[in-house]
Amino acid sequence: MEIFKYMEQYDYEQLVFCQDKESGLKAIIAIHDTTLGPALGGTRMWMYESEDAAIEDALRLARGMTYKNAAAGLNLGGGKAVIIGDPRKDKNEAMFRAFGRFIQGLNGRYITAEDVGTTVADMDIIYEETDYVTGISPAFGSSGNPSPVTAYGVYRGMKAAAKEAFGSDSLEGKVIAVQGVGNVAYNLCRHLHEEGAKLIVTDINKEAVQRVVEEFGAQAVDPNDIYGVDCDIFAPCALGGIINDQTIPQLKAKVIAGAANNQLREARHGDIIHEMGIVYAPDYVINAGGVINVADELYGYNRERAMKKVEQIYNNIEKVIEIAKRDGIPTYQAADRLAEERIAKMRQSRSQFLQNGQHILSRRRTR
Ligand SMILES: NC(=O)C1=CN([C@@H]2O[C@H](COP(=O)(O)OP(=O)(O)OC[C@H]3O[C@@H](n4cnc5c(N)ncnc54)[C@H](O)[C@@H]3O)[C@@H](O)[C@H]2O)C=CC1
Ligand SMILES: CC(C)CC(=O)C(=O)O
Repeated sequence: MEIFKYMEQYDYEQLVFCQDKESGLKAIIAIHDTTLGPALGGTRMWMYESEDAAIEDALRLARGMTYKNAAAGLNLGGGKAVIIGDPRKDKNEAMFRAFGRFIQGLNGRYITAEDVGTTVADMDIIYEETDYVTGISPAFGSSGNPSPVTAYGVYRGMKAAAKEAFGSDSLEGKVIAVQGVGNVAYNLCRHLHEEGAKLIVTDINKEAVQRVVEEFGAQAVDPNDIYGVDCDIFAPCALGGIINDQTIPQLKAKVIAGAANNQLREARHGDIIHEMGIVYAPDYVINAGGVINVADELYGYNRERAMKKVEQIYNNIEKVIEIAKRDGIPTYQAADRLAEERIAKMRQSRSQFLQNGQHILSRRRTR
């Protein structure tokens, strides 16, 4: 991978490699854009097939966070970290403490939180070494696990997308295919079940599937069969890149609305589903609930205030659909336009600030 070429192409600010032999830490922190403020985004722990795959994931996810934070109206830039390893076997306290020290070394340019493979307990360890971590335990006066809040935001955004596709935002009786029923999607399934939706689910983890089958009466299918099931809404809630040349021809859904980051393998796949008449709720707009929730910690966490903002994901999806219709473009482009316009506006007035975003951090609780 030609790293500088890639960074230049998408205008990345910084890529940091962190290594600690004792604990086995191999981590990459990618900072995409800090125009709006310090870069906030979670840390993913994953067994990557290669170092290039880990770098690419960190970079793609970091850029997604720039757009997510901007579109959600947060005064935060975009960044993300990945730790290379198996979250079930390779974690240890020293690893997360070492990682925390690397984050501290960035002096607030990057603030972390949970993502796939990391937990509140991991964030609590990082907090031993740095203040630049969110999603830590409620015992510290913080917001805890962001996943249920992300799920609520996805639920709200899905309703807005359903209104566009079906003329009503009610999900009662709708058949919803959910790919991946982990932390976010388990909670999403609960909301959908409570509203009377019928669930078809899949996961490579059989226990996770069993739980939603038992608790919410979901029907289970094999992972490869989820794309082609007869359904109204497809909710990708596992990993990225699953809207692609192989899966698109199988899709029967009228709406795609799920939690996964980077759902479109390439931008052109967003054009194809648009031409097919599918209402696509752009991933980084619909799944912003978690980051909205953890970002509130920077002001002294207030759940009511955070949840009010998460509710707004419904309106944000409506706004994106409106821009798409107005400008005759697919929704993924409309979302980019919304985010880019906000960043461009702030870039113009940036000369008025001395320390980019530091004002936010100075409001943070003191230990
Ligand atoms: N946790 C959060 O607050 C947020 C999560 N996201 C994104 O949402 C997605 C899900 O996140 P979490 O629920 O936290 O992760 P998770 O790891 O708890 O759940 C993901 C689930 O997907 C399953 N899975 C993986 N590959 C699969 C495949 N090929 N087919 C079927 N199932 C598969 C896993 O076994 C797991 O149960 C990720 O893309 C994450 O980046 C986005 C915003 C916030
Ligand atoms: C999980 C969140 C707290 C932040 C994040 O990394 C995301 O939204 O993808």
